Parts: sequence; C-alpha cells; structure tokens
Amino acid sequence: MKYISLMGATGSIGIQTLDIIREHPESFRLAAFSAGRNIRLARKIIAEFQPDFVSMQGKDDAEKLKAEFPGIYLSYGGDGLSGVATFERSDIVVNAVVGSVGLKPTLEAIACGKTIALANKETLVTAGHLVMDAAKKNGVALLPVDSEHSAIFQALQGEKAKNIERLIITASGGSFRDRSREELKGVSVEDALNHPNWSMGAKITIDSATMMNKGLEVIEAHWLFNLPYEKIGVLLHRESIIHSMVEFHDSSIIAQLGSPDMRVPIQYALTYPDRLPLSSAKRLDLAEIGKLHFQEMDFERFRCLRFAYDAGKEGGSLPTVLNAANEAAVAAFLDGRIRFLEIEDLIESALNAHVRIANPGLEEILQADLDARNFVHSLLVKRN
Ligand SMILES: NC(=O)C1=CN([C@@H]2O[C@H](COP(=O)(O)OP(=O)(O)OC[C@H]3O[C@@H](n4cnc5c(N)ncnc54)[C@H](OP(=O)(O)O)[C@@H]3O)[C@@H](O)[C@H]2O)C=CC1
Ligand SMILES: CC(=O)[C@@H](O)[C@H](O)COP(=O)(O)O
Ligand SMILES: [Mn+2]
Repeated sequence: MKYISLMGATGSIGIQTLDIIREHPESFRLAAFSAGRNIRLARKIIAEFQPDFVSMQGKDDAEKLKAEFPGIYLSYGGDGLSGVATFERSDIVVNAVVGSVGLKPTLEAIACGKTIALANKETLVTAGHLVMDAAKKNGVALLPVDSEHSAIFQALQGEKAKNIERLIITASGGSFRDRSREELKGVSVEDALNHPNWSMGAKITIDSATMMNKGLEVIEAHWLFNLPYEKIGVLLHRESIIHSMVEFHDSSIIAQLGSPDMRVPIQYALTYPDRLPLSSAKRLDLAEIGKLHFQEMDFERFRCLRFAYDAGKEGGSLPTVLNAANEAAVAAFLDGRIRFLEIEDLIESALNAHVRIANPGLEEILQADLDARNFVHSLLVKRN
C-alpha cells in the first residue's frame, strides 16, 4: 500500500490521479490532498476518499469544510500546501498544481525524503538546479508524469545515459497548428482552448497553442535527464501517439506509444518500477491508425519555443522569468485582456528587461518570479 499526497486534486491531472487510486484500492490510499477554489469537488473527494489532511487555497473554504468534516485536519494557503507535501504518512507526493506555486512545497517534500511524481513542469523550469540538487542530496526519486518525459523515462529503462545521442520530444502542434501567424491575430480564447488531442487544464492548453508547453518541456527534460540543450530536439507529430523518443549512438530509436491518456503516465509514476493493469485505457490499434505523421519544427512560427531554448541555454534566473512572464501573460489572455499573439510579446519584453542572476538561490528565484509577474502587469496597465 502506497500513501499518496495529491497537490491539485481538483484539476485535470488531479482528477485522473484519483481515477487511478479508485481503480487500485489495494495499492493506493489518498492520505492528503490540496485544492484551489473548487470547494464542491473538494467536498466530494473528502466524502469518497476519507483523507486525513486537506488544504484549500482560501481560509474561508477550509473553515467551511472543517465544520462539515470535523474528523479531518484542514489547512489553507501556502502553509496548507506545505502540510500536504510533507504529510508524515505519505510515501509519494503527486505535484499536480499549475504554476510555480508548486516549487516550495516540492522542495519541502524532497527535504522530507518523499518520492515525487511530478506533473507540474513549472517547478523544474523555475528552479531546476535547486530541485535536482535537493533530490540528489536527499536521495529522492523525481518521477516524471508529463507524457513526453514519462515516455523518455520508459525508453531509458535499462539503458546507460552515456549512450544517448539525443531526445526527440514530440509536439502535437496545439489548437492552431494549421494556422499561419497572420491567421493567429484574431483567434479567440475558446478556439485556443480547443486542443485537438488532449483534454487538459486551461493554462497548459494555451501553452500548447503558443508552443510554450514544448519549450517548458525542453527545459524540464534538460533537468530530468541531465542533458545539454543541443541533445534535446522537438518534432511535430500531430497524432500524439508517439509520446517521445530516445535516439542512441548506434542509431536505434526507442519510442513509447499509446492513446493520448494521461492516466497511463500518472499510473506509471505511481507504480514504478512495476506496472498495473489500467482497465479504462484505450488500447492502440495501429492497423486502424494506419499512418503517423512527422514534421520539422518551425521556430519562426512558434516564437515561444525559441525563447525557451534561449532562456534554458543561458540559464541562471532567465528560465524563472520565462515561466513567470508566461503565467502572467496566459492569465491575461484567458481573462480576455490581451490578444493571443501578445502573449509572446509580453514574454519577450520581460526577458529583455530582466537583470540576469547567474546562480540564483531560492529567495532570488522567488523574487525574480514576482518581479517578472509585476513587470507584465505594469505593461498591461500601461496599455489600458
Ligand atoms: N492536464 C494535463 O493533461 C497535463 C498537465 N501537466 C501539468 O500538470 C500541472 C497541472 O495541470 P492541469 O491539471 O491541467 O491544471 P488544472 O488547471 O486543471 O488544475 C490545477 C490544480 O491546481 C489547483 N491550483 C491552482 N492554483 C492554485 C494555487 N494558487 N494554490 C493551490 N492550488 C492551486 C487547482 O485548484 P482548483 O481547480 O480547485 O482551483 C487545480 O486543482 C501543470 O503544471 C501542467 O503543465 C502536464 C502534462 C499533462
Ligand atoms: C499530455 C501532455 O503531456 C501535454 O503536455 C501534451 O503534450 C500537450 O500537447 P502538445 O503540447 O504536444 O500540444
Ligand atoms: Mn506534455
């Protein structure tokens, strides 16, 4: 029996993690979870899974639930997230919150020796050096949940890192993969949220459409697999059947395939190095699929991908700024305050304005994150 702390239980990854726990009650128990503002779903999760510890984003919501469930320990805000991440009984922490708010609790969970199942890529983009150093120092396993990284992790089982030629991260192209830059000028939020292959939270769906998601994933892969950016490539693959590949020195390529279903990589992170059946997963019928398509990535068309490679290569505090500016810009787009192509303009301005810090500590990272958000907000105020 593995005891699980789930950060972000009410989101897309969180709900699918609960599906896995529900399917395997003999293997997993939900010990603690956090939610943001969705108290209705949090209430249902408590009733079904009877966890020991729950945290809500807001104090009012935590107090309401405390009155309804007096037997459960309730907390809120940053302290609550820390409480979930470090909950004594838990063996594994699934980080499924969205954004760099996931960084501090991840570091705290690592300091307590918890295994981390990481969906929250912003954590590694914001402070990959701190997270990887802490994991190494504490002997903690960081298991990828992101589908591409899970694919690479699976392809690397039994392989030696020295034999890797390069990683090939696949990209669906997102909601606007067939539109020119000219056609992107007037796209709506609704159009952008219509991902062709995956049903995901709003922020990552917009990141897929701008291709920032792939940029964040390149940086995530750099940290998880300890490879230079020159060895990490991106390939457009519209079907999202091959979730990523590893090419070795001898020219062999190992790929992981499957229907686009996040429950597969989530479950693999929870069962690793073992596997369990997954009754709900749709099996691939390759004969029915017939053909798979691949295409070179266009860095002019997808400027955010170029920003991410450049920020990752330069390192220091720049990836922190890339991520924070992106979070602020995507939130503004989702609020209807800016147009789609302005997301990349805001990020570019924040990157240009940032005064670089070579090897930032946690306080400097948190400050750079805050400053980048404030910078984007100041630009938004000026333009209104
Ligand atoms: N969805 C997917 O298929 C994939 C997602 N990922 C990554 O996984 C992470 C989660 O994505 P996804 O599940 O789509 O996101 P969602 O937006 O669906 O869910 C986010 C979760 O985080 C909670 N949350 C949001 N802000 C805060 C906050 N400030 N404090 C505490 N909790 C908060 C939300 O609570 P509430 O809803 O209650 O407000 C919700 O539970 C992201 O980093 C994403 O990039 C990676 C690969 C695939
Ligand atoms: C499911 C998952 O891991 C997402 O990150 C997904 O990869 C998004 O798809 P694209 O970014 O390739 O459009
Ligand atoms: Mn992914």
